[in-house]
Amino acid sequence: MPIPTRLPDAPPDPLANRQRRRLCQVLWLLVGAFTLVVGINLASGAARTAELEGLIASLLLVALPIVRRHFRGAVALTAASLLLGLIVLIAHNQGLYDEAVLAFPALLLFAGMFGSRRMFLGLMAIVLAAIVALFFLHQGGLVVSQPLVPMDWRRPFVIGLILAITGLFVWLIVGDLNATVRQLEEDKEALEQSHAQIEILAQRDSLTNLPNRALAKDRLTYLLQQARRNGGMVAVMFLDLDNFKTINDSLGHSAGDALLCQVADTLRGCVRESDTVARVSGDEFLVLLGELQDEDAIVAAVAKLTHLLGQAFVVEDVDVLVTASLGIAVSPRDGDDPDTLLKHADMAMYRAKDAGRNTFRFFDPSMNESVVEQLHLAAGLRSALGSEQLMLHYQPQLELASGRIVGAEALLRWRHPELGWISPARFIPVAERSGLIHELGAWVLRQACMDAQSWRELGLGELGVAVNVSAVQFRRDGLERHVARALASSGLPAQALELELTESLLMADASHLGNVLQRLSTSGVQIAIDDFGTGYSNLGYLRNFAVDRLKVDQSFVRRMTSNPHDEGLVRAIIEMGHCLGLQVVAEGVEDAQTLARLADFGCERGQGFHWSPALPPQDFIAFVQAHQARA
Ligand SMILES: Nc1nc2c(ncn2[C@@H]2O[C@H](COP(=O)(O)O[C@H]3[C@@H](O)[C@H](n4cnc5c(=O)[nH]c(N)nc54)O[C@@H]3COP(=O)(O)O)[C@@H](O)[C@H]2O)c(=O)[nH]1
Repeated sequence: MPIPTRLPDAPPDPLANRQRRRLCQVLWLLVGAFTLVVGINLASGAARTAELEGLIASLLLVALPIVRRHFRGAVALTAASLLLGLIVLIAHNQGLYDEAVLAFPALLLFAGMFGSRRMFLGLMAIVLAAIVALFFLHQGGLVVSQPLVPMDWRRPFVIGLILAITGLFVWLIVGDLNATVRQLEEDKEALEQSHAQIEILAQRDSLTNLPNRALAKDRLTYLLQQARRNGGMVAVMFLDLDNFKTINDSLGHSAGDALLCQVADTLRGCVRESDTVARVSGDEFLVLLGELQDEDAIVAAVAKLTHLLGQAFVVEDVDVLVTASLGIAVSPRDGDDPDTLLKHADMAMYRAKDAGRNTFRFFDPSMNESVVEQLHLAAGLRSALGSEQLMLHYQPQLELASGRIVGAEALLRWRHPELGWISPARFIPVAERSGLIHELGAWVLRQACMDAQSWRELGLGELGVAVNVSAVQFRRDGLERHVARALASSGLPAQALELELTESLLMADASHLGNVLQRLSTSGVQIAIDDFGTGYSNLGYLRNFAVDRLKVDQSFVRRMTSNPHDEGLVRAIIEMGHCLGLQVVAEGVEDAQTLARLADFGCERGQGFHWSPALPPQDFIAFVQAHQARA
């Protein structure tokens, strides 16, 4: 495409188009006016004047067709024709007595409307110079200027015509100015509307229309200022839905969105107008309560919230049960600025999650210290991975009827170079929170399968190995892959591997878990429910999942000989397990009396200090060999 050597005079915008249209109108008007005065002058015998006026009208006609392409050229031609024409007309007729002098202001208006500032000032200077020149020409007798006496009818007509054209120019300018102002106002309104829209987008969550984190923070700042003035407390609640990912994965994202909207409505319905419910990310909500007199009011609000959330939501015709973990920080006790309160509520929420979900926790200052400790532990754990600091110990599991060792539970041990032995009860939650559990869990699976296969190769018999699997490992895809790799690389038969899951996991991740367990079970891997009796004990879930064994929680087993209630509970669990076709393993067997009671109740397996604590691999092998030698 050829590059244009000359840019068009007028920019192609609506304002420029309007200017062009206006100039054409003005030119036609002037041509019309000059034609009229040409006719009048011809009729009254002023042929010379008519000729001059005709010349001006012709020049104006020349300017008309070039308006579109050469706007500035057309303006310049018009202004020059009018200026020269008027000066000659004035000089030729009555000099400064001539009515055509009145047309100078109209000419200046024309230049102001269409020309540049330079053109306007130039014309002004020329007009003033022409007036001065005409005066001196008259004084010097070079031009004879005499007022026409008596006055005839042409004079008021021409003056009227000039004033009418000048008035029309003013009217057009004012009209254009008003139109521009109106346009500016419309633009301003549109701009304000888009600002408001942008503000809404910047402060609201687009799915639920709840305030987002930024607006929630502003509102919290306001509530805190109010509380400082009037007294009272402000509660910041961090609420995280426990099983949202499962719902999203199983019912689809549109169902997940619908559920979030329903949860948002429910939360909004729980609080007062002056309180705030905000959505801060996927399944995380903030509830801000102001003007509270005591903590009882907060507890009452939490109770109301959890009660309403506990009712089934209907999403795409499916009843969905929702639970939430809540962390609460209260001002001024837990902080008096938004950032601190939000951080503390967040920490408390994680504590609620650690405590098994579907519960709430108030912030307490020890959480702050433990966060620092946890950061240290996470850093240490990261460097411990792949080193000899981490190892597996094995606690024997026995068949109660025969007294045979049938396998072992693999329990992870960490010997920190400075802190010494650290309990898995302390570092597993840290690994879960930091995401290290995936790497750690995969290593445990590999190592446990390798060790169990080596027992077979040593001739210890077909011992099984039980591995603890965290709920966090289940939530991320990949567990099945890790299991398959561990079995394939060790050569251990799938039937010899047992995965231990906690009971609360069954509640939280129902449908996703059901599918994974079914596939693992089909491959031959055994599934046991750990710490049974401490969770929700929903029998329906047990029936639906591919589970092989229940492990009765050691807290009941340890107390069963001293507490009839615990004994009754252990017995009931064993009977219930049998009704469901499951084997039962008792953990925490510490004495012969407990063992005898368990055997009476028909419990299949047991493990505990009565036989042995968890042992390092070599000690475990020695223990099994000694046990088998005794048998
Ligand atoms: N996700 C993973 N969790 C793991 C792994 N390894 C361990 N853990 C979990 O850590 C928790 C604490 O375990 P630990 O300190 O090893 O305690 C175990 C036993 O030593 C203890 N036990 C066994 N017998 C007795 C007994 O007779 N009395 C008594 N007081 N304690 C006893 O119980 C723990 C076994 O618990 P459980 O897993 O519930 O069978 C614990 O929750 C481990 O699960 C890991 O690799 N991954």
